[in-house]
Amino acid sequence: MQYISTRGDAPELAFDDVLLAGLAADGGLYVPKTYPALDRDAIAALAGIPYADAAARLIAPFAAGTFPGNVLAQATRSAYSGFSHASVAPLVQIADNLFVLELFQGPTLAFKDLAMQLLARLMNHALEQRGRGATIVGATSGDTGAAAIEAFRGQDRVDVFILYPDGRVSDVQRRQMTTVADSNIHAIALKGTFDDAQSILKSLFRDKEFRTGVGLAGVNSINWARVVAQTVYYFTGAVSLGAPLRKLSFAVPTGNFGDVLAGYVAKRMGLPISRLIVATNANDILARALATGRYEPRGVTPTQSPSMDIQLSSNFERLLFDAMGRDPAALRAAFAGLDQSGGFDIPESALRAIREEFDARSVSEEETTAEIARTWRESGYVLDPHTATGVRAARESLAKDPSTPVIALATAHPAKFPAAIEKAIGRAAPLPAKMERILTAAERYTLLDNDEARIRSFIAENARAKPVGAGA
Ligand SMILES: Cc1ncc(COP(=O)(O)O)c(C=O)c1O
Ligand SMILES: N[C@@H](CCOP(=O)(O)O)C(=O)O
Repeated sequence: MQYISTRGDAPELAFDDVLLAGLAADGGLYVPKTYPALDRDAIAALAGIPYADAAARLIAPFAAGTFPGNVLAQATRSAYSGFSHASVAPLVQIADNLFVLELFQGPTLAFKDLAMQLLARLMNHALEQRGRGATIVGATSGDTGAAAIEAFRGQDRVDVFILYPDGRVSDVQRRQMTTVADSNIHAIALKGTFDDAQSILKSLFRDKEFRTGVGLAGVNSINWARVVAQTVYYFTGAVSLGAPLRKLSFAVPTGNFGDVLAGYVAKRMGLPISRLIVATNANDILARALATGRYEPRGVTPTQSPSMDIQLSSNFERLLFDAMGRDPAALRAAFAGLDQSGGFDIPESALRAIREEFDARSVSEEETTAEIARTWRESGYVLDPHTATGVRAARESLAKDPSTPVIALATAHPAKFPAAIEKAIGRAAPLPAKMERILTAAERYTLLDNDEARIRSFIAENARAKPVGAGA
């Protein structure tokens, strides 16, 4: 399986090189040349097998020719062995035809663990084989950073630098990142937004000298391996509700568009998904884009679902690439419009293609609080505020089409956002006992201006792993 850049001007790479490359050298995102297809028997055969084995089966065609089957199987087993629930991503029914898929059973209580635990193992294997190290730089609005730090802490081959927007993540999220003592971990509080952090990250990737000099690698959903690992729970969730014989929809709390893109990829691979329902908070660029056809960021509004406080949804580029007939020149022109005039119009045919598969709904702060309260009242289940946006959008979909079940992705544990939960139901959800130490442990982080040059020099000064060879 070979991978190409959405911008059309970077070398084609194999899976292991894509894994280490992060952003393509031309500033684009890597996508597979074709999506592997699974027939109905292969999908049905996923029923009842351990999550780790389903992951190894589903990821194998993407990794063909790079990671042998036994290495992949070992990596998935090890990655999911530390999850709190035996089924890794359990499904819970909260109303008629409405289910939540709990993706927060991993070590940092958010869906990011499902991909990150595996990514760390695969990256280590690839680095070991090359006899080199890497410098991982990540941008986070709260959860990717914690998951990456947990997955890579204490490892010899990698240094990890995580940029998070100062004052714009929850206390639990911040403490997950800043109370880790391992010397290969560097939490950077950026005086800016997540979008600023992601823009600096992409710019560092475009700087060839820096990229090759420090062996830059990425763990955001820029990295195709993240997206692939996230397709797995769409399959396991759907199969446990009767797929491929039964069609269903997914409601996905969305920010950087990685998670819902994974659903789109699962559908391309053959999973019968009816609708992919994009739920946003007040940062509603995706809902506006689908409604009006204009992709145009506005300033970021802080909300009680901070991990979705994102305007520039990186992975929307991958969807647009497909919707525009995989024409890199047209895609480059669209993104030039974004740089030059602050937005672009999605071509009519592409918009039609996107609307055929996706719905989008922006959920207000009041609606989010009301949804947490309603679900608690009616089913005794506590939603985190991100998941609540998805459940709210799911209920609207069910009102229109009550016979198609909807799975809402539960992307974080409610204990990560105690203020939002307390406001909605009058009491906070407790942190699991094993995590209580972060509430009192000493914090370690560096506060830096929203200044690319300063970030670059901080990383260069502190990067410990010195790569022998250049990156991609
Ligand atoms: C808890 C939570 N929910 C939803 C999202 C949005 O996911 P994505 O950025 O993949 O759209 C994030 C951030 O990624 C998150 O941390
Ligand atoms: N919501 C994310 C933002 C980064 O998204 P990613 O999926 O591209 O890593 C976060 O919590 O950090």
